[in-house]
Amino acid sequence: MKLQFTKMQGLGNDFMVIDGVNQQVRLSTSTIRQLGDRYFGIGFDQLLLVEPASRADIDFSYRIFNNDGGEVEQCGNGARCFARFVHDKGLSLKKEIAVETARGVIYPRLEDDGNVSVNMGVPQFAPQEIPFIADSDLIIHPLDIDGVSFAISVVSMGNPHAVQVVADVDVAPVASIGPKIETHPRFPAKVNAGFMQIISRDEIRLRVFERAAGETLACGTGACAAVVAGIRRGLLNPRVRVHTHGGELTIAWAGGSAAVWMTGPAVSVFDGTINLQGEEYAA
Ligand SMILES: N[C@@H](CCC[C@H](N)C(=O)O)C(=O)O
Repeated sequence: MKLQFTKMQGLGNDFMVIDGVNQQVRLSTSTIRQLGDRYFGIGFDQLLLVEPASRADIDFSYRIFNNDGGEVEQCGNGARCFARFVHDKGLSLKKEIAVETARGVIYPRLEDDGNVSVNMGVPQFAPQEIPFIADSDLIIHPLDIDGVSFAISVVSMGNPHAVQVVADVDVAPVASIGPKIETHPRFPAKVNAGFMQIISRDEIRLRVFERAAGETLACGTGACAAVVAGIRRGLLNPRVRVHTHGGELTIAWAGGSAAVWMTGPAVSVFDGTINLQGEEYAA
């Protein structure tokens, strides 16, 4: 059976996007892992599956898989690519759509300048929402790694994030400490580890060691989580430019129960077709 897909990227965070509205798609964990392999497959950080919504007031359902085959709750750069995909492929003529994810509804909007803005929902901080093992709901938690205490803020943007402030992201221990935070026993579902350098109250630099995917060129939910953490710590203004290795995002949050807004690019790279065998199919 043949499966059509589009390769997309948002700030270099790259995706295999599949239309599951017009194709019947069933992919096993091991097939997703194989497709995600940059040498033996197509190569991507996440696979995004567009499916019909389960309710009349929602336009689509959005499923996200890391390149290890595991399904996750949310993906910010993917949300912008999702909106660009459904529009460019004629699945929706709307400029603003409602999309259900594993953890709530998000609202992407195509802007006239080509960017996509997304209402990413309200951030959560309670330890059980992350999930994070802690006695109390603090803005900064000490996290012990090999006898060294790291000051982290925990944020759920649907998916879990641990954010720390560093002096210089270029020399931050992303590769060595990132995996230790990701798999720390106080994060039962693992976590995305963000390293944020504050440039000014309106501008940060950010690197994220993503859960399962490793360090990516950018992480949209990581950018939302970092800005929210910085605002809660009193370090940032409500609207912040986030510089990543893959480019720039704007994140806005008014605090409290306000939703986080993310604005940035979403780009199609190429369309392709693959053959699937056995139990996997697209029809
Ligand atoms: N790249 C994404 C986040 C993808 C999921 C993440 N690795 C997780 O496991 O939660 C983004 O742009 O937000």
